[in-house]
Amino acid sequence: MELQLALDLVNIPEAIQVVKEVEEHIDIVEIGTPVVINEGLQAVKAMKEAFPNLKVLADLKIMDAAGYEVMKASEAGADIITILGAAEDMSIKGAVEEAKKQGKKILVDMIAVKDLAGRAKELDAMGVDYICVHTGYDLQAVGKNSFEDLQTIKNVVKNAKTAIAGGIKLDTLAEVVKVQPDLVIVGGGITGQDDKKSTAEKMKQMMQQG
Ligand SMILES: O=C(CO)[C@H](O)[C@H](O)COP(=O)(O)O
Repeated sequence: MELQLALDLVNIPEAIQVVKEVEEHIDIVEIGTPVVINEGLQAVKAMKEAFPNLKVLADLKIMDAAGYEVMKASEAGADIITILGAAEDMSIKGAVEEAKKQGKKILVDMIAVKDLAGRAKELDAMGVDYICVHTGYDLQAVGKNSFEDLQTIKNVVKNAKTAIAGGIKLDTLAEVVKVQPDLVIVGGGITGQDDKKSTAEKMKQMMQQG
């Protein structure tokens, strides 16, 4: 089980500083959508240059022009690129094809997908690398999470890795680990803590014991 640190509300120097603190306890560092909007793919490039041994995920949440956007993120150094599960099949297939060409991976974000099981099955058949249930900030604000959704996709996904994101904290991690996703994505649960290093360390330990 891998741990991904999501960085959403920082600039490039702040992002690099946070990763320096937790580097040894995480597997993947995510350049979040707001960071890409503010700083562009330069943020991906800077992170990969600063931490060549970490996998870098570019959270582009692609909806169209998928092959082109995967190519640009790959050129910037991203190892994993996100596309939305709600995108057209043509876009998903374009993303997978380009990622394969570039030696990169595609993570599908299932945010706002209503028929989770049905769409996860289709995406799995299209050869995506990860399928991720996700409760975004706007639904977290009204008390929602994706813990049950994780089991829903685990029941149908046969080839892709499964992932979960959205408001996961140290005190809710056990519930997530029980369902055995391949990847756990944590943003505020680490970046919002005074001691980020020890929080990441404890999370990684729980996942290893899981
Ligand atoms: O993609 C995102 C928001 O759209 C976040 O990166 C993801 O939700 C993880 O962050 P947090 O743990 O703070 O919810």
